[in-house]
Amino acid sequence: MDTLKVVNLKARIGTFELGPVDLNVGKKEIVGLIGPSGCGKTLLLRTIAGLQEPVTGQVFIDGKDVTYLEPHLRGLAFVFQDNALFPHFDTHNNIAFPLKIKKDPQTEEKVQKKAAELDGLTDYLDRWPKELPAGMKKLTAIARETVKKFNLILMDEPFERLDKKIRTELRAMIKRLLMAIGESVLIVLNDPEDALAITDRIYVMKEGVFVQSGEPREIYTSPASYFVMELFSTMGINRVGSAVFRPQDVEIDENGSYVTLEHCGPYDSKRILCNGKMEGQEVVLLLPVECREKSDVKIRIKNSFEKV
Ligand SMILES: Nc1ncnc2c1ncn2[C@@H]1O[C@H](COP(=O)(O)OP(=O)(O)OP(=O)(O)O)[C@@H](O)[C@H]1O
Repeated sequence: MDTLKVVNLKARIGTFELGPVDLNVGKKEIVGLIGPSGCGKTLLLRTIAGLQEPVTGQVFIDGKDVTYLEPHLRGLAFVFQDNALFPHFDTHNNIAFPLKIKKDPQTEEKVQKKAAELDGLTDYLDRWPKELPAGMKKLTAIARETVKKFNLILMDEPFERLDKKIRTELRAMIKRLLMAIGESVLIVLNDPEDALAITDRIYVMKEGVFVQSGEPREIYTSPASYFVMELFSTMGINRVGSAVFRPQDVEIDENGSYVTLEHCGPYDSKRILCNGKMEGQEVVLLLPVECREKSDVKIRIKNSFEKV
């Protein structure tokens, strides 16, 4: 049985309409929601959590219809984009909060155990939220939500507004953490690299509906539309004639199109990233490392879309 099942769900906020969407998260699966800013990801998460009433459709958690159940009865751990920490509580009391409400006699042990699980959080238990580095704020929010009993983690864009170095560290930390917790996760992400690093499966959203879903690697290599390709173009996009394609969408082919190479730099152990010219247009291509000494190559474009 799926941990989360969303059926034909529609919701509305202001003039924005979400859905209809269908979605599922399996047991212990990490599922990503990815799409540009304003496409409705947060609204979908809030509707699943019961913080927004749907127009139509149903939400099932562990097989139970929770569509009209109060948020705190749904068994969810919801990590908000801004963490929503209590500013007047230190880290310890933020984490302890859900246990204290329930007068849990093991509050102290559970807080200590949870902090120890989360890389280095134990050293910050007496700090106020405003004194915490960005990564520790996020870990405190995750600790507070997962210290209680829950069935599903909902996480809204954990890496937003973080600089590159903290982002990379936090990404590895959150992936380890989610795998260690071993529960089902639905996570909103804006960056395809985060989706590739963290998730088992993703849904790509555009203007309130899903336009593609599947394993992130499969979507990255075979986007179904120009929109998805652009979203997953971490190295930019080439425009030649009427074709639009990414640097990684080419392969060497003796019967292919002629490209002069101007400058190549390392990408990974097998590939190099080259600047070149094709039909008079500047292009960037990801090529096999053997092309390093060449001044020209012939290539075939594997995936391309018409210019829009
Ligand atoms: N309180 C509100 N009143 C009116 N419209 C709203 C409100 N909150 C959000 N919206 C609109 O609803 C749409 C969906 O917003 P939502 O926050 O779900 O998008 P998102 O994909 O999560 O974006 P982001 O990645 O920037 O967080 C947006 O167009 C937004 O402008």
